[in-house]
Amino acid sequence: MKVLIIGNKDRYKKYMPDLDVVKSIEMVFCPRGADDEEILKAVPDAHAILIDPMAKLSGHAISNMPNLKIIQSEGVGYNGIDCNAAKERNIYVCNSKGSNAAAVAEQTILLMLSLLRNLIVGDRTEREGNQIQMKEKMMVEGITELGDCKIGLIGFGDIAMATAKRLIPFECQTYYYTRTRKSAELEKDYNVTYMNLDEMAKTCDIVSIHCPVTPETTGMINAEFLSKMKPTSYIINTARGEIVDNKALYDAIVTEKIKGAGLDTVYPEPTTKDNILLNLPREYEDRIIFSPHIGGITTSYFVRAHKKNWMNVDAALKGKRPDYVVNGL
Ligand SMILES: NC(=O)C1=CN([C@@H]2O[C@H](COP(=O)(O)OP(=O)(O)OC[C@H]3O[C@@H](n4cnc5c(N)ncnc54)[C@H](OP(=O)(O)O)[C@@H]3O)[C@@H](O)[C@H]2O)C=CC1
Ligand SMILES: O=C(O)C(=O)CO
Repeated sequence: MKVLIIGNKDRYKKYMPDLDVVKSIEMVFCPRGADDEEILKAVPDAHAILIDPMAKLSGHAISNMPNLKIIQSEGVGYNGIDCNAAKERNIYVCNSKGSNAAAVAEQTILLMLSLLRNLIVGDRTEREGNQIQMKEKMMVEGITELGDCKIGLIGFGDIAMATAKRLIPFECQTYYYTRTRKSAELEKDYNVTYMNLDEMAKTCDIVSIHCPVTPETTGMINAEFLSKMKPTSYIINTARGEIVDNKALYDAIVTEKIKGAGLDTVYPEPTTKDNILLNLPREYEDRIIFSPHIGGITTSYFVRAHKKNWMNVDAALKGKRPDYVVNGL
């Protein structure tokens, strides 16, 4: 049996679980940016694929791998995989549901606090010896505690739930929006209130995105949404860059319709220097805090996810149904 791994070889080697399946199969590695030709040349007879959540796998590649049984995303996202092509050929596409929820929730709260406390600018001005000027400026402008904020979560799956749970001790008012409302009991447990998107834009101090990128959510945070937000408010995106319209966010910041943003994910990825969001005018550039899509990638996540993912591959190779099938099979 052969497994194609589209992702970083060192990482896979480092987090290889102690399971029989990894000792009994042949592994072939391709980098995350590999195209169809490279993939098909490397291992056309692969029985399983383990794939970085940001990597692409086309219908053409899938259709030309006759032995394929399972495509396992290393993480939660699977938007680069042609799920329909896999479904047509009865190939499972699975994700690693929940594996990085705690990690992304921590990153989300880190971005919230960093924006509210102007963390990056504070560090810089301290190093420059300008403490008093910075402190006076911040005191005049006002510093908001997280506990005084209304937080709006778009999506309420594993990551948003982990975030809501961690927000409880901060004593914020937390709201959520999904297409399907949760039960009253669950809302009580997570201390959240259901709110539609329009109300969320108008009333929340921080709107944090936790839904997948789909045709419906692409560009969901657009000029219309941002125009309803308060001038003191922030957007956090740890989901996928495509959900936010870059130009609309740029405009909203420079026209002071919103205060700023915390972005772990930016479209296109990897970010390049010419991205409009990296080119705000000097006086606005500190309004965005970036992190390099590291929200989900803690050591605990890798240990947890790789074990789960290899067990899934093992199940599919043995003809059993794997967990967390996402392509409707
Ligand atoms: N930064 C990082 O490192 C990471 C980023 N991610 C990203 O975060 C996303 C969320 O992850 P996770 O919480 O684990 O996923 P889940 O599948 O657990 O939750 C997704 C949530 O999004 C909601 N949703 C789907 N479509 C819409 C819509 N059109 N409008 C509003 N809500 C919607 C779903 O509810 P309903 O269907 O009822 O609407 C559900 O509550 C992933 O898809 C991935 O892109 C994930 C892991 C790491
Ligand atoms: O799990 C995911 O979808 C990620 O983006 C991890 O980086």
